[in-house]
Amino acid sequence: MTMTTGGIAGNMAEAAAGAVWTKTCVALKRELGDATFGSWLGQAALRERGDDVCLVAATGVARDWIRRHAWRRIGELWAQNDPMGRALDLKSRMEFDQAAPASPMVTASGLSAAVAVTPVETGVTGNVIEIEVDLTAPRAARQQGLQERFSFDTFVAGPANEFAFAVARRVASWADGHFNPVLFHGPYGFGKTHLLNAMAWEAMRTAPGKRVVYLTAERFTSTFVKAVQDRQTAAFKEELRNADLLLIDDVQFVAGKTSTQEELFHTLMALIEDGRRVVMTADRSPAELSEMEPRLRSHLQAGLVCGIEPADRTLRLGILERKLATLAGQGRFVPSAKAEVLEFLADRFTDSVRELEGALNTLVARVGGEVARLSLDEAQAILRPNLSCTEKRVTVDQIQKAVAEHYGLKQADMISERRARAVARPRQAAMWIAKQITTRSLPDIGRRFGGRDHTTVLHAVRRIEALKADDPVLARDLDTLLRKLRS
Ligand SMILES: Nc1ncnc2c1ncn2[C@@H]1O[C@H](COP(=O)(O)OP(=O)(O)OP(=O)(O)O)[C@@H](O)[C@H]1O
Repeated sequence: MTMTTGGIAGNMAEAAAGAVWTKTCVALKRELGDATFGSWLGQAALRERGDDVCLVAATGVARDWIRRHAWRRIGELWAQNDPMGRALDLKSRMEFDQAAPASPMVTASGLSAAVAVTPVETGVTGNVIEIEVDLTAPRAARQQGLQERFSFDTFVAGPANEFAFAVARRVASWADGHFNPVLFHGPYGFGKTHLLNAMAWEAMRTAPGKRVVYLTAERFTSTFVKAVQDRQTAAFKEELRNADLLLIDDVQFVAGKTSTQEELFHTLMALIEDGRRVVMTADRSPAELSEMEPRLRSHLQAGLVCGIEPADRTLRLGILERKLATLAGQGRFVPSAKAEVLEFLADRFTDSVRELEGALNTLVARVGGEVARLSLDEAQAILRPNLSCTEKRVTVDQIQKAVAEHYGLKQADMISERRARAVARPRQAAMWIAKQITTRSLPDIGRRFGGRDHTTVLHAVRRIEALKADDPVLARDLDTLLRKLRS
């Protein structure tokens, strides 16, 4: 939507709103300074719907900042400048768009940039002032899956992902870089989409005039197929090749799809030759993308290939704390939980951060602010349905086999009397795992480990608990084993 002031006689009301906003911006820019204004209000747009006038912030975060730091002043300036005395509302793009009728803005190929806006023009020269040129409408950002909660601020970094995090920040800041394309790869649920979304938001915030396109490989495929059917491939190519930064999520999806791979390959080549940035994610390394066309695969490898590892225990705890703070902010309660509860979540939900978050959400949904007082037993009782499906599947026998194999032992060592540490420690680890992911009681586990007493099992569980806090190798071994057994 383009809103103009002056020069368009047929749309006086719109022009007047634009003129009021322009005057308001001139004063705001002077008072806040260029940098602050540009960061928080630079992408805000004035929208009219019927008689209502709304300032639409690019994100929920920007909306909250404006509300806290500038809204009162905006209200004063607006009231001073608006002869019609209209009320001005404030919403994020997503909120505004949710209430919007279907956007008429569909581009020729049906594909559009997530958000490509020119900043608010606040100059007083020129009698036609562009408030916003939104090539896509915010609805498109949502349709393409850009999520506001996936920002750099909400991403927790640790050894498993800090290189990827640093690379993502650098690319999103439009810093000069030698690596193009960048490929992030890692197992599902460990933050690839989060990182890509955060890059899109940050890149748009730091360079509002640049064109940032985010899409999943699935959407790339379906849009390409439709463009071929509709004989619109030229428009499709044009849309993508105009991107300053192209972000493609889950690129493994195109593997095995001959013409889509071909198109993606040519898109990459065109963008890279033109000095445009390309970032992609995949669920495995290029070398493992066996169904991918070799030429495309080699181009994925040609830039920077950056692995994201499964989050380790410390990172899982960090993520839990950050999520708890966010949930507490939304529910207005104190962000705290007992360490034993957080540790239990971090140890039990290792398969992906998605499941870890899900477990915390379940607790907060059930008890709200009382989560701070929740005991381990109560938390386990609430989460029992989440755990039971995994518990039923894994047997002590499978655990013993997996642990023995991991440490290069025989299953018989798990039940033997051998006390050498090389055997005793894996045996204790196996007991600990059995306690974590089966419903067996301590005596029952003891019986399956060569008829040992339940106090031996309890000692093993406590010993492993204590050791893994200080021994990253053991913690990683346990993570790997838990994931393997549950998968
Ligand atoms: N390091 C992290 N900090 C904060 N949240 C995270 C982190 N890693 C993952 N998450 C959260 O975990 C959830 C899953 O992450 P995401 O969707 O980005 O995973 P993914 O690797 O793209 O998985 P998939 O391959 O299934 O798409 C999201 O809610 C995301 O916010």
